[in-house]
Amino acid sequence: MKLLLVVAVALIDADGRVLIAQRPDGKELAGLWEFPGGKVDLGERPEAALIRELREELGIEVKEPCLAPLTFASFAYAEFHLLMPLYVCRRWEGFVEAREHKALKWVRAKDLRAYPMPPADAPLIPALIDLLG
Ligand SMILES: Nc1nc2c([nH]c(=O)n2[C@H]2C[C@H](O)[C@@H](COP(=O)(O)OP(=O)(O)OP(=O)(O)O)O2)c(=O)[nH]1
Ligand SMILES: [Mg+2]
Repeated sequence: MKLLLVVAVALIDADGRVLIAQRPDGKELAGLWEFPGGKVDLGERPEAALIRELREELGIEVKEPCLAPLTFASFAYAEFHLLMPLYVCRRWEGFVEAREHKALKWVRAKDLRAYPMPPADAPLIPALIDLLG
């Protein structure tokens, strides 16, 4: 079994909405809506990986103390087992832009189920609804 460590974030705006991002065409799970983030490189700290991914994918700067762990996904894909900590972040510098995704959307936690997400993500939604209503 290959274990894959991916870090992801629920960015929360001043209205209490969550940012989701649509995976680009040509990648696995294309078109599905996900939490921004990505794979942790060998020897990289998870929080550093997430800060790097948010810079690359969204063009924002996040400081490590602004990342709070919320929950995690553990899901058996055919090729690997995904372990994905989900952090919450309410403070960052800059304005989000889709540098690698097809689209970005700010949505209410209770509306997340309207957006097709990777199967690993469904169990994360209740924690966000608990947190944000
Ligand atoms: N970022 C992210 N990845 C997720 C989520 N749910 C989920 O199953 N995944 C899976 C999809 C991928 O198999 C893996 C993350 O891959 P990725 O393609 O985003 O990785 P990356 O940003 O490092 O991109 P790359 O350099 O490998 O192209 O985790 C999610 O909510 N967010
Ligand atoms: Mg990614």
